[in-house]
Amino acid sequence: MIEANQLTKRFGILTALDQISFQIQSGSIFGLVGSNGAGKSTFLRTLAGIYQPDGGSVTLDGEAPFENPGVKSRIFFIPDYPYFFPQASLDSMAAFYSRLYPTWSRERYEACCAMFPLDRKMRIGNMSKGMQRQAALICAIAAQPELLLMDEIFDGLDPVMRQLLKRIVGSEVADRGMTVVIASHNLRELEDFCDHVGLFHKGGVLFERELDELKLGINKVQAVFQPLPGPEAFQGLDILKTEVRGSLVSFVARGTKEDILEQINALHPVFAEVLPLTLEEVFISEMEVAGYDIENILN
Ligand SMILES: Nc1ncnc2c1ncn2[C@@H]1O[C@H](COP(=O)(O)OP(=O)(O)OP(=O)(O)O)[C@@H](O)[C@H]1O
Repeated sequence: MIEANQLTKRFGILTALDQISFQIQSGSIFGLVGSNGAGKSTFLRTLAGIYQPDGGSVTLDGEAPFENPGVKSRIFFIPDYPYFFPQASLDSMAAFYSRLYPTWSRERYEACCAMFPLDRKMRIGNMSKGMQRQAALICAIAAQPELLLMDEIFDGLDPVMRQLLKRIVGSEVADRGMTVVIASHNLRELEDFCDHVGLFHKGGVLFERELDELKLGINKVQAVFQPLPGPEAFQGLDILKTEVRGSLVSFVARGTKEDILEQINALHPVFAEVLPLTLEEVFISEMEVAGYDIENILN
């Protein structure tokens, strides 16, 4: 389990992580979302053992990663700009990582090389941004870490490669119980990949929740009434946002699809449908309720 406890990281007078506390269960795929400068990369770098916390702690199974080679050999970090040695090819980076990670698998390396269309002898520095990310991912999978950290990995990968990444990483999670923490602005990519998400904002974690719980517990309703009932008819529903246009009522409400439909149908609408929200819509609703200016948080 990963546990952040009052974790604080400062750069001079700037507090990049401000006493954050939350947990990530082993074997989960946890998405970090939030605006530019929210602290996502700083959290990943601190968890990877690159930065030393200025206060509080972050631990993997109770052990702090900073200056701890034992813990670091269980973690693989793919930063937003993956680092490779100058002149290195994929094969020479693989040779380097095979010495660093006791869990390195030559077999997994060969299998991954066969899946990605990369020239393993080519200088990585001459590869495109997306190809460099593929090279980093191949090394990460072959290292067979307990914890894989990825910063904006979808950025620069084409749609086919994004799906391949999700499939390979997903099977590592299913087969070996690997834990994944991924920072991304791309809520659509996270939506069908993560099981938990945490929203970072100005160095804090606004909330973290299971994705299913988050998505199933909130729904969008469209209903046509003739005549339109008064507001008191909807009082039994936990409505977050309403819009009325003529006889069409649209609202976002907390609750299961079945419960909401039952209550709406009792009002005898001409037509009613309940639709699930996208992850982006869920965040927007939750944040508006919490009184935050969502446009400035997610963009
Ligand atoms: N090495 C550093 N030195 C000084 N300030 C830093 C350093 N790294 C990050 N910061 C600052 O810490 C804050 C958090 O940055 P961080 O990179 O963690 O945000 P982020 O959520 O990953 O943003 P983005 O979505 O833009 O990648 C920012 O204000 C940033 O300028």
